[in-house]
Amino acid sequence: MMASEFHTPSTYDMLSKKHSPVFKTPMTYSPRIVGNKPVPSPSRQDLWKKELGLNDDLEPQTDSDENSEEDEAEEDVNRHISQVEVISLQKQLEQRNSQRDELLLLVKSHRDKVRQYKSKLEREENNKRQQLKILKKNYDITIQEKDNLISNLQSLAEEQENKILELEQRLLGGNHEEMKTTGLELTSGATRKLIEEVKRLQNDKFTLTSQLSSAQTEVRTCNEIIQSLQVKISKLENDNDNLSKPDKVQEDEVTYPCSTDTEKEVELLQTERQQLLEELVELKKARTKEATVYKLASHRQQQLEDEVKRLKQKLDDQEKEAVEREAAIQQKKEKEQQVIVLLSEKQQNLHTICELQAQITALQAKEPEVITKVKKVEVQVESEELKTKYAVSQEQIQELTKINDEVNNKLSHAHARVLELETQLQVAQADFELMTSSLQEKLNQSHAEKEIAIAEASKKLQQEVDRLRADHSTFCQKLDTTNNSFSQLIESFILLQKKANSFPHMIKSTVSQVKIEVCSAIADIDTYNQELVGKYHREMQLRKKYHNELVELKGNIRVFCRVRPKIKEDGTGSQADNVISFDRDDDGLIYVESKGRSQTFEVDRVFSENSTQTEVFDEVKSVAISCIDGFNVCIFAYGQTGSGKTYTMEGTLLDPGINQRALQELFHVIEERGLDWEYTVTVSVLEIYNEMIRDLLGDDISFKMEVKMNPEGGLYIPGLSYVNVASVEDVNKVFVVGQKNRATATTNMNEHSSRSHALLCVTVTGENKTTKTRTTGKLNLVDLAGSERVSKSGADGARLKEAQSINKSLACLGDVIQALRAKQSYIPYRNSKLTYLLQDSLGGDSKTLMLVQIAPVRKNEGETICSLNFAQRVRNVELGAATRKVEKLENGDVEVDKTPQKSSSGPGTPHKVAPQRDTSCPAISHRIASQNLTKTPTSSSKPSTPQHKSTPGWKK
Ligand SMILES: Nc1ncnc2c1ncn2[C@@H]1O[C@H](COP(=O)(O)OP(=O)(O)OP(=O)(O)O)[C@@H](O)[C@H]1O
Repeated sequence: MMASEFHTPSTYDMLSKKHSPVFKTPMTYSPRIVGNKPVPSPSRQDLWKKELGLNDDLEPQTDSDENSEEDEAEEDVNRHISQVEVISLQKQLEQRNSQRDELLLLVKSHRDKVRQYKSKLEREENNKRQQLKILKKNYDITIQEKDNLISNLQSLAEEQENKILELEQRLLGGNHEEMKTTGLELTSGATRKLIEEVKRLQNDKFTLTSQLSSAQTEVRTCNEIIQSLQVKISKLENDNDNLSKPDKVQEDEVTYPCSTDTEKEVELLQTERQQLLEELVELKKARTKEATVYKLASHRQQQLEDEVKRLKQKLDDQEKEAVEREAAIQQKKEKEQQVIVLLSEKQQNLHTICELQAQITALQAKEPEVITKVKKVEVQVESEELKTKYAVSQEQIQELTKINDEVNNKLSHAHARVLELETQLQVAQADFELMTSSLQEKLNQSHAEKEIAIAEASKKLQQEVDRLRADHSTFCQKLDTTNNSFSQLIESFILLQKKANSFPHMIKSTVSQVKIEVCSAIADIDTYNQELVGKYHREMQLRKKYHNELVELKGNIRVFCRVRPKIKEDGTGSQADNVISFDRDDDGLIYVESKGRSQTFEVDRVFSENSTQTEVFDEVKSVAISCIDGFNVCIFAYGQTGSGKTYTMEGTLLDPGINQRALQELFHVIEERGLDWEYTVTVSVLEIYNEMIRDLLGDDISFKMEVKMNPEGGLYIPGLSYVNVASVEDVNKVFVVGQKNRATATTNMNEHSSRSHALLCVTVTGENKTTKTRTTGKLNLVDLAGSERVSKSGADGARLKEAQSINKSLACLGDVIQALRAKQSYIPYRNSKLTYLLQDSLGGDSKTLMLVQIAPVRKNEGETICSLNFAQRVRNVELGAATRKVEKLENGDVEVDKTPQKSSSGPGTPHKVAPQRDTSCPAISHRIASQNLTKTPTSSSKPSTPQHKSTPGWKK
């Protein structure tokens, strides 16, 4: 869009052709005319020279002279001006150059603007032209429509006029007289109305025509405006063309302008721009004017169309009315015709009568003539001839008489007929008069009826109007009241809406407030609950503590229950459903769901399936460790096969059970007790199978051991091996030996273990160097055989014997417990090897803890309930307070401490020393086993260090 666009070859060539002979140098601007010859503008150099006073001659010269003169001037300048002046001139030149550049830029920008304006103008013009075209088209269409309408209206009006004229002619024409005679003249009112209507129509037509002419004038004005606009547009177009030409010239010239030329050009362009702007404004004004005119014209057109529609409607109505009236007139005319026909008939009758009367009078006139003729004939009869003539005449007379008679007859007839006709006429006249009068009467009557009807109708209408008015007023009143109530309703509705809008916020705030309140209440309740729960737990702990103390005081057997988790042997289906549940707050309660109801059992502590070996041992620990203080302790696991007895007592390699943990703890406490105490720990491992006691650390497993009563008191098993152990490792080795011996004695270890009672007997002897006292305590850890009812197993042979043995020993255990509960004087310990062996631990002065193991699934539900029932019974057994066995080493007295004992006293616990009485573990004959374990003949002997390491498990 640069200058190149304007350098179209044709224009450029044309211009260059035009200017080339005149302007040799490109420094020149538009040609100036000097006389007839165009001369160049003074160059910038000339101007400088003039300014500096170097060259006064600015007159144009020929091309050949110019160069030489310039050279001379240059030489003069070089001669006259100093170096400083040259520099200043150069500076000025530079300034001028920069100014020129700026001006050039300005000119370019102006030119761009001009181009933009031009394009804008062109666009505007195009738009305008199109709009004008559309306008013209619309006007043409409108005018056409109007013309059509007007012609239609004119034809309609003419038609109407003709009709009216016709009607007028008919009304005022030939029948007028007859109508007058018949008395059936049309009422002048209708005619008047018609005439008035016609007049009104004519007036309408006149107004319409005047409106049409005014519309036409408007259209003409519009056309004139359009024409003037078109003229303007063409003028503008011309201007545009004119403008575009000098632009191009300027562009060509401006390539190398001098400063003065540029300024001029700028000025010129600015004026052009100003002009263009003004024209643009004018055009805009004209457009707005056009738009207003168009609006007015369209408005007027609309008005006219409405008017035409209205008039058309009116004409239609009038046409209908005219048709109706014509029909009425036609009817009346028909009636007139009938009357006229009647009258003509009567006139004919009258005519005939008149004719007859004339004939009669003529005949009457002929009568004397005939008589004279007859007289003459009578006179002439005397002659023969006359006589014949007379006879002829006579005959003629006779004939004439006959004729006369006939005529007379006819006359009389005619008279009669005349009379008759006269009467008929009279009758007809009378009838006519009667009819006329009756018609008149009827007409009057109908008029009167019409008047009455109109009056009634108007009355009714009036009444109706009144009623309607009344209705309207009541309706208005109602409307007012309704409006009032409606506005009230709206007000209340708005209020309600506001309320409804605020309702969610209200609800929100209320809800949040309530929430806060509820939250705070809940928090309060929560804290209160927490406090309560805390209190409850504290109370529970206290209760437990007191209970434990009471249990210890009473010497009750403590009962724990442990539920094993589900294992794959439990299977699937309903039989594998869980039937065990626990109390959230009381860890001594357990619920078993059986036969649709839940049975509650209370024990000292319940361990769920999630309880760990550590948790279990933590509870057992205090009792187990008390052996270190000289107590006899018995911990035995009771429960059906597979309920987890072995797991609890022995545990696994990675997670050991009570046995190993108890011994670990023992060694830990012994270590803690320091140098004051010297302890000896010996262990013996045995089993009771089929009512036979086997020493699992002995050389001969099959050797039947017997429980004997020591004459000094207490029980002992002659020949039972005791191994001294000093560490957990030693214990593990002992377990391994026991395990090994047990496994060699049986074919199926698992089955065997279920059917035998495994016992780990730990004897702890401690000597206090300071107090010179010795304590001896015994810890029996028993893993009983499976407690399931034997009858169910359906066993026979060896199995039956096994079952019977287990049954017997467990039944004996039950009996002993029963006897102890009943505080019987005789306790049947000796009925089984188990009870006999555990006599020390099940009664009297020992601490007993039973761990009831149960399975959680439905299929074991019966056995579970049996085990828990047994546990309940055991729990109520009072053994009496446990006692410590303390010996005074100096005099060998044994003191039995009867004071209530708490759990293991821990390191450094002071021990009461009493005179010694040997109630420690029975004297056991010892045999050195082949497993490199040191077997001690007495409990006091130091245990040797076991030689081989083994896993802790020894039962399985
Ligand atoms: N608390 C427990 N956690 C994980 N597994 C257990 C638990 N109690 C028992 N078991 C698993 O249950 C199965 C049976 O346990 P266990 O052999 O100890 O029963 P038992 O009563 O000693 O049987 P038996 O009378 O035949 O000797 C074992 O596989 C054991 O690992």
